[in-house]
Amino acid sequence: MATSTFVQIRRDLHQIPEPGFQEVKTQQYLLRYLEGLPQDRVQIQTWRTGILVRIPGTDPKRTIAWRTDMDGLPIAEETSYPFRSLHEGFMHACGHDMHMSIALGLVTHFVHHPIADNLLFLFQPAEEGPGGALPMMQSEEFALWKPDCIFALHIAPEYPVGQIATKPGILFANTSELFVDLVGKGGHAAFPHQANDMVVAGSHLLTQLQSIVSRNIDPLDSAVITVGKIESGTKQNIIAERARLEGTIRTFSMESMARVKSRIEALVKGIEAGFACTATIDYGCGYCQVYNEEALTEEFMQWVSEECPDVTLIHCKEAMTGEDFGYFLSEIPGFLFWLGVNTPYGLHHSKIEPSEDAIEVAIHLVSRYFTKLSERP
Ligand SMILES: CC(=O)N[C@@H](CCC[C@H](N)C(=O)O)C(=O)O
Repeated sequence: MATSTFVQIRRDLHQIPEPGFQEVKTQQYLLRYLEGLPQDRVQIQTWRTGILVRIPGTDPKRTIAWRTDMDGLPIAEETSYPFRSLHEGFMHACGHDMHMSIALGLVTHFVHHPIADNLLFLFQPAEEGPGGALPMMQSEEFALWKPDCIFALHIAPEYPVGQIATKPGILFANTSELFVDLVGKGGHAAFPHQANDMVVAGSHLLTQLQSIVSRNIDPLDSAVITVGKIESGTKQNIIAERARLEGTIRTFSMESMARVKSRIEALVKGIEAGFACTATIDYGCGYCQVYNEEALTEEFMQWVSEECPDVTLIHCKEAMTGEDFGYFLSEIPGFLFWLGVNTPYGLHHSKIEPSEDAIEVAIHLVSRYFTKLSERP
């Protein structure tokens, strides 16, 4: 079967994953495609490595926005694809290549099928960090075309193609990155009494961090502390002078986020005292929760159940994922939904191969939904 335009676009984008705010080739690729569309139908602004595309409506009452993220992850790809990443050590392992091709599919649809309302498409950099949504929202470019409602999707490996999932209210957690640097005294492996070993100090801290969720957080609330990376030492017979722990914190309430951070600070102080080292904590970037506006989400869910026989809707639970799309939703009504892509490997896995059939499902569903929204008085 011939590869559709948007599947081919997804494959092209898959080959050029770039980290946040360095999506230079990605931006060029997207611009090249957008410049090939009838230019009397689209208005384009760039913002850093992102793009804003406006399609003026025929009789606008509002501006409806769709947002896609753009960045890749520092993961060495292990898929079976013939179109694997050309950027060694980087991969689109969170579906942003799928998200971008769906967004271009929607732009293309509406360029050829105008609706009454204005449409705004946001190609937003740096979702994986340090976060492009908030600065994009604060930009002059965004202020010029500020939307009245905003929507997005995220691929979901666990659902089959043709299924989507969402819920009103909180969908994704509040997040904060976590970086802890410990500095002690290095030395010879045979003379530990003359050194302060940061491999041991870092290991103690890692173990102690595990007690925060189980001992300090209300069991009826939820929190996650994941340390995804530890760096320490240079050789097996050298005592390490430094250790660095890198992680992320997830909570549903801001009270729990504050509690987790204060417990981390107390434990790190204890490590400083106990291991005669100095420590610094950096919380990197943090995102606010993704909160789906209730009325719009309920109405969408009802519409999908009643009028989209080709799509199965799941009323899902909230997840500990983070998304800076939450910032848009903190000011503009809208929602995010999961799009089933049927792959045994999860998000951020080096072997994830989302089903490309989901691209067409999403374009078809969202174009119908926006057309329906636009018919509202
Ligand atoms: C959808 C998704 O996977 N998002 C990321 C967002 C990460 C934000 C930040 N770098 C952090 O780690 O806190 C996620 O990991 O949930």
